[in-house]
Amino acid sequence: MQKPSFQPYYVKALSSEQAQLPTWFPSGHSEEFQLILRKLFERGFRLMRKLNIQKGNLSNISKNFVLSNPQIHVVMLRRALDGSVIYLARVGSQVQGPSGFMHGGATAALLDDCVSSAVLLSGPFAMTVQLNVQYRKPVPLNSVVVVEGYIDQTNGRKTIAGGKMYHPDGALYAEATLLFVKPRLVEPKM
Ligand SMILES: CCCCCCCC/C=C\CCCCCCCC(=O)SCCNC(=O)CCNC(=O)[C@H](O)C(C)(C)COP(=O)(O)OP(=O)(O)OC[C@H]1O[C@@H](n2cnc3c(N)ncnc32)[C@H](O)[C@@H]1OP(=O)(O)O
Repeated sequence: MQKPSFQPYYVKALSSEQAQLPTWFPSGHSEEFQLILRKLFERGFRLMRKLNIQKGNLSNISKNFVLSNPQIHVVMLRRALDGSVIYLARVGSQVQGPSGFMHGGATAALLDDCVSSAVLLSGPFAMTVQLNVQYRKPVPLNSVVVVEGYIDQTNGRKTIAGGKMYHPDGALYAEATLLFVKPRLVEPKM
């Protein structure tokens, strides 16, 4: 069997330590892949403990509704290769929409957040003005999801970006296209 090649990612929100993920991430694979994800999660939580970051006080880093949410544990990674951002997230039992499944608004928020991180980390401040989510499969509560956010193109103040949410085995839960706009500079009144 051919071994996958590896590319460094960075655990951005938590530390500048490097983590390892395959370059073909996250493309529907194998026990080996799931093992990597599990190790990565353990590492993320170890780091959080080491830095004394519990979900309750993650707001010290960011008051962001997704990243500080006690029901959504996020390990955030940024791919060195192209600046795309990966969130490894565990969704708790109280993010319920349909019985047993994640609320679609929470799915949208998680996608928006991950893609926004990719946009914010790659350039000037911009805000989401459009978010279009295609829901492909219901996301079970108490499960782990992999979210990927990437930039498609930037044209002046506008950036078109995309996001995908996967089961760790690669099955697609949801995908989104987003438009970001860099706010016009408001001149102070004299
Ligand atoms: C910096 C450091 C970062 C560090 C990062 C650390 C790691 C990351 C950590 C944590 C990540 C957290 C990430 C969370 C973030 C989540 C994202 C959100 O939830 S954002 C909240 C929801 N969005 C809003 O509230 C926007 C509301 N809208 C506005 O305020 C305005 O629309 C604004 C300021 C964005 C633009 O207004 P104007 O007045 O500056 O610009 P105008 O002239 O109206 O539009 C410019 C161009 O854009 C088009 N445009 C505007 N809105 C559009 C729309 N909805 N659809 C299509 N086109 C639109 C217009 O047609 C125009 O295009 P033409 O230049 O004429 O070609």
